[in-house]
Amino acid sequence: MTRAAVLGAGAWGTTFAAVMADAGTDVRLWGRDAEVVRSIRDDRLHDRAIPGVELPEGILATTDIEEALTDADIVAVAVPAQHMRDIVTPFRDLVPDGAVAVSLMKGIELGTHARMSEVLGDVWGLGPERLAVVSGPNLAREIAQRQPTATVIASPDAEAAELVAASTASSYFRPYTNDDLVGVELCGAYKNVIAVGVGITDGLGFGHNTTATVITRGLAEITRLGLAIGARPETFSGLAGMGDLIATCASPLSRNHTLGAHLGRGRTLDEALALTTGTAEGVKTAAAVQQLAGDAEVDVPICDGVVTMLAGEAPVEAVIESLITRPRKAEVD
Ligand SMILES: NC(=O)c1ccc[n+]([C@@H]2O[C@H](COP(=O)([O-])OP(=O)(O)OC[C@H]3O[C@@H](n4cnc5c(N)ncnc54)[C@H](O)[C@@H]3O)[C@@H](O)[C@H]2O)c1
Ligand SMILES: O=P(O)(O)OC[C@H](O)CO
Repeated sequence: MTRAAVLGAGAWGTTFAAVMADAGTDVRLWGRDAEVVRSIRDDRLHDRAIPGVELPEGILATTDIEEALTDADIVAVAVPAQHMRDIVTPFRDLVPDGAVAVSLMKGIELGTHARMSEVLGDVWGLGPERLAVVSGPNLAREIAQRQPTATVIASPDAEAAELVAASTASSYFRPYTNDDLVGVELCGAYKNVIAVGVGITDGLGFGHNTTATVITRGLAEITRLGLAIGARPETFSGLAGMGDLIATCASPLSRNHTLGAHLGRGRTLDEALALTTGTAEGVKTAAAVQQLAGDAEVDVPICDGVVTMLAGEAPVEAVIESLITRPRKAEVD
């Protein structure tokens, strides 16, 4: 039986542990908060992150990192992207030889503009054959309720991707494998930036034409940057690309969309953060994507606009008007 450790007992780490338990995987979930861990273990509930959802039997929740990691074949990580390096660095010597490290996160590190799998590889000294990511239209609360969902398991190593796929597949969760780690990971991080943008236009009261415009032109700039850093074109129209943009930009469950909507209704960033439960990765990732695009010399106007609006450097209406009135060009360039 495959044994997995999931590090991070927030909405997604807990839900992913439930997915693995339902798939018949022996899963240990590590969290830092003793009361949350007790509630998952004894009551099969995590009411703060996924209220009202009864978790499956078979998740061994613990605050003891050694207990979580011992003999793990898979180590999946779901903590806030900007803190991940500091959180997981001390665990390096406890990660079993041969285990596959899986990033469940959707963010780009500020400063280094590294993808999360790159950070894991760096801090734990792992080669690409031991790295994978999970990304797709995966709103935690819907999956925790066992609503049918597909996802992408990306790794340059087919065996690693298949190991993770087999340890998650169930009657409601369908993983597809993909060898485009760069593209899948960029899509997951960047869609959060676009979802903040769509949230802002929703908050301003604009309708579906505006939403569709931001999503579609957002996908165009995700694709442009992805191709410049070595991603495969097909990835962007798949589950991790268009699929996750649709889910995140359309759903009130999305923290990034929710935060953007508060900004569009005139709240400051601090107010919007306080009103949004859980981690809205797009806030920091917007600046990290902008850095990455700058290095790659790729034009990312929506991301630039989101960075400006998050910083409160111009009124949101003015930023949107400046995007719409940019010099005209061909749709495909
Ligand atoms: N929630 C979703 O629907 C979803 C789906 C797919 C991917 N993701 C991604 O998964 C990642 C985690 O998101 P989430 O929804 O679980 O966020 P969350 O805010 O619900 O949980 C984050 C968890 O990290 C823990 N944490 C923070 N600092 C820590 C520390 N120093 N040590 C130990 N634990 C610490 C928190 O206690 C919390 O349990 C993000 O990158 C997010 O984009 C989320
Ligand atoms: O709540 P969000 O905005 O972090 O989105 C959650 C998932 O990434 C959707 O796939």
